[in-house]
Amino acid sequence: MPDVAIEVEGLSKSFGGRKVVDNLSMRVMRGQIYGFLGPNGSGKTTTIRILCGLLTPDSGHGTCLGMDILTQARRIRERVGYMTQRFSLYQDLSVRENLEFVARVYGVPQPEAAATEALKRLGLEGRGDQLAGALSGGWKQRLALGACILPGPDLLLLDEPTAGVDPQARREFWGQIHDLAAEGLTVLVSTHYMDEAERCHEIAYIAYGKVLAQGTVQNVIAAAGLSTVTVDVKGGQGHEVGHLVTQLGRELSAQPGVDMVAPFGNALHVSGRDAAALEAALAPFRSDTRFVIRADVPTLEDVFIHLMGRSKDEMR
Ligand SMILES: Nc1ncnc2c1ncn2[C@@H]1O[C@H](COP(=O)(O)OP(=O)(O)OP(=O)(O)O)[C@@H](O)[C@H]1O
Repeated sequence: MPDVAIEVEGLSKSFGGRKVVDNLSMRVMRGQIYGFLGPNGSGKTTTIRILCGLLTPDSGHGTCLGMDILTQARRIRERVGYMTQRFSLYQDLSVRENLEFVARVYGVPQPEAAATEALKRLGLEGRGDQLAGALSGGWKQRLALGACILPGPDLLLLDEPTAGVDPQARREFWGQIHDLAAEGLTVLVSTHYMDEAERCHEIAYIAYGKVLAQGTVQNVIAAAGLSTVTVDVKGGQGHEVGHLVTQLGRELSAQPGVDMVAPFGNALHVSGRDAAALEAALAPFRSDTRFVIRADVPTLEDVFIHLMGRSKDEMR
């Protein structure tokens, strides 16, 4: 098994003359959890489908699990577990029946024993007889993951696996993903949740089909070169403070040097790429006792919103 699980270069794909994946290159090491982030419609699903040989790119080349994505698509698919955005198991079969069915379709030896093993591994033992359709969102995702890993793949492609799932179920799901990665499984996962991005070994931020940032979370934050301050708004009661927050946000947004303003309760996160220009914009407010301005570290969310704004400007 090669140490590099995915290595692709210059992938492009258009639909109806519109480029949805644009010169995309990436590399994922075996046993890594690699996160795909980016706005809706930015080409994440299309890229995932190219990687597992379900779609052919218009240009570009590369390997997945050491096999050529252009010529060995069928063999790649045999080694990949793909969890799509839609629940694709049978709602009117029980949890156990679904797992046994998947085991049979994939030719897993002793399907019944394999299903029992999967139930155990996923903490689904007590739910074997329950209809899949009656499971809550979190349990459905767990079952879908179980079905994906049952044939023993080397790579998991998870397309927004936890969308709409509550925080505790998401946390448990991520615990399982980490356990699987520790066993040597490579995981490529798309998500819109920042906390999940932070749980990946590496991430790629994709917008309009292009990779705008790639690397560890720390690298991505540092590479954005953002300066961020938090302005705590004091004084006044209830909605008065809220009004002041909104007003200050508007004034700051209009200043050169301020790229982004976001309210968090009675505070504002203010970011910009030019630290001196950002400070110049804030200077007039420093003497106002209603505002406490302190340097802060940019969050991944600050960085993503900033990248999204920039890519929108570039598209205009
Ligand atoms: N088979 C297809 N035919 C035509 N257009 C398509 C096809 N598949 C995807 N698209 C379009 O390509 C664009 C990228 O879609 P894709 O599903 O890859 O984005 P995404 O980043 O996964 O989005 P989301 O976060 O919403 O899942 C979208 O505008 C989508 O409508």
